[in-house]
Amino acid sequence: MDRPSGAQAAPAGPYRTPAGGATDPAGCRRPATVRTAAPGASDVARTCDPHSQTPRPCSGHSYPDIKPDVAKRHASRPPAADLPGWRVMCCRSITPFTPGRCGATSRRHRAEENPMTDLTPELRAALSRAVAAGYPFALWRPPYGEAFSLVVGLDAPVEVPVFDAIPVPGFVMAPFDSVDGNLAWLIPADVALLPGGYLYRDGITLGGQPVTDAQRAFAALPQGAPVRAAPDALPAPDATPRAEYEARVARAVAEIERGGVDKIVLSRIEPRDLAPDHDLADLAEALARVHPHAFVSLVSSAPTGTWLTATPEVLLESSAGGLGTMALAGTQWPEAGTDIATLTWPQKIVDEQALVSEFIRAAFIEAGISGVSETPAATVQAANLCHLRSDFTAPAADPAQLADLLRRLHPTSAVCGMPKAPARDFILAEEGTTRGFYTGYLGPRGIDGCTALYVNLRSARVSGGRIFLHVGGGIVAASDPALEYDETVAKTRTIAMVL
Ligand SMILES: C=C(O[C@@H]1C=C(C(=O)O)C=C[C@H]1O)C(=O)O
Repeated sequence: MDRPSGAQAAPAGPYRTPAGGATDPAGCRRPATVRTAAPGASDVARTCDPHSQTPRPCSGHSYPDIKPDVAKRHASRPPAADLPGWRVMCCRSITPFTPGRCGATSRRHRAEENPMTDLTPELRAALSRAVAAGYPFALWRPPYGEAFSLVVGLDAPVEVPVFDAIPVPGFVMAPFDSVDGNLAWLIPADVALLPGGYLYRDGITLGGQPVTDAQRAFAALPQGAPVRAAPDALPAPDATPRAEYEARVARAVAEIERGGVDKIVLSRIEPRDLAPDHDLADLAEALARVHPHAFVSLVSSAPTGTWLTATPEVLLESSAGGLGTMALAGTQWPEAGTDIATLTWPQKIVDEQALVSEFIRAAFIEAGISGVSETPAATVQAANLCHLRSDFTAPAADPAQLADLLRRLHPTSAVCGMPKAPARDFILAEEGTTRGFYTGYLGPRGIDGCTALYVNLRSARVSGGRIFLHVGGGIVAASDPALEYDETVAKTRTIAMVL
């Protein structure tokens, strides 16, 4: 059950707190001994102005200590400040995330024209034409962008390398567990309705005029019916009961205590019924309205199924302006209206987020990408939740380097665990293949000069009248099973609040 909104002492997160834990001004329970004096990610987050747009070098910043056993295991990886050519930034506004020019079109739109917070009648018509004809489609709204875009594929989706020498523009979606992290299903942008108007694909370019009969015929397709997902052929999973999830968390903690793995991200599924008169376009629009920070999408194709997403997590953005990713970890769910600058984080969460940053640093180094800038971790808000986040940006890279980086990043330790291989094995043993595309990635590829891949979380699969909410969280040695379950309940609200 959701925590009642009037509750006084909300847990800071799913971590065991020592006796004597206090309640901070946000109503979040925290350990009595939260480190505030030591230089660490949370301290920097508190002393920086989160709204400053200007990057400035950070003097004297160092990373928080990590657990001695973890430090030993990863001793070969130097801290960011010691890496040659690595810049540790301070006080860059980390919301919104704008490493290159991804999303620039719709953000520009907001500045120059009246805000378009809703789906336009033109988009609704195009979407219902795609649904009526059974075409695969992807509808999305970038974070802080106010305009939706739509691509419709006129043929069946194909599996392609995302970063490739000859990138067909479209929308890609990859599952959590894949043989090659650079492989994803592509819905080609055969017909695209972007903030600037209709475009039609001719090979790898998009032009203003239809070039095929199918593109010409698109405008004449019937429209007007509500957007619904036909029941798909995937199994309809049962809800994961609290006791079962808590037992799973306890097994993960035992596995971590045995050694060999530091963090395992577990998840569960919560099925619900959609209203008989639902319209998925309305749900996507409502998600975009209530979650301006999020990448909101509605994607439907035979190999992926139909997914509604409102994710705060960038996996990899790339454009001629540069590339970027983020380390997002740690979750609190403070009372509505809480000033997030007042939130404090237990050392365990600071450590957990530092592990994700360490994983990303290693991925950049192993992919041979240099000139990376990194921000210290800062508190960011994602719907009813708060996370710790560091941003990583780098100069533009070639497709081979990007493919290499994507293979190393996906799935990140934020959604799989660390080290990756034993964490993944544990997840597959406990959850089977029920994740599907949850904690995979999705996003526009080669649209307006940009590929923007997001982690598919705060998401749900829709099949007929049923919606399956997927929610999870990172388990570390100090995790408390009951609070871990509560965290997943808080995470269901991102999508559930519009149902
Ligand atoms: C796994 C999820 O979220 C991830 C796990 C987090 C955590 O462990 O605190 C925080 C953000 C995400 O990277 C989810 O939302 O389902």
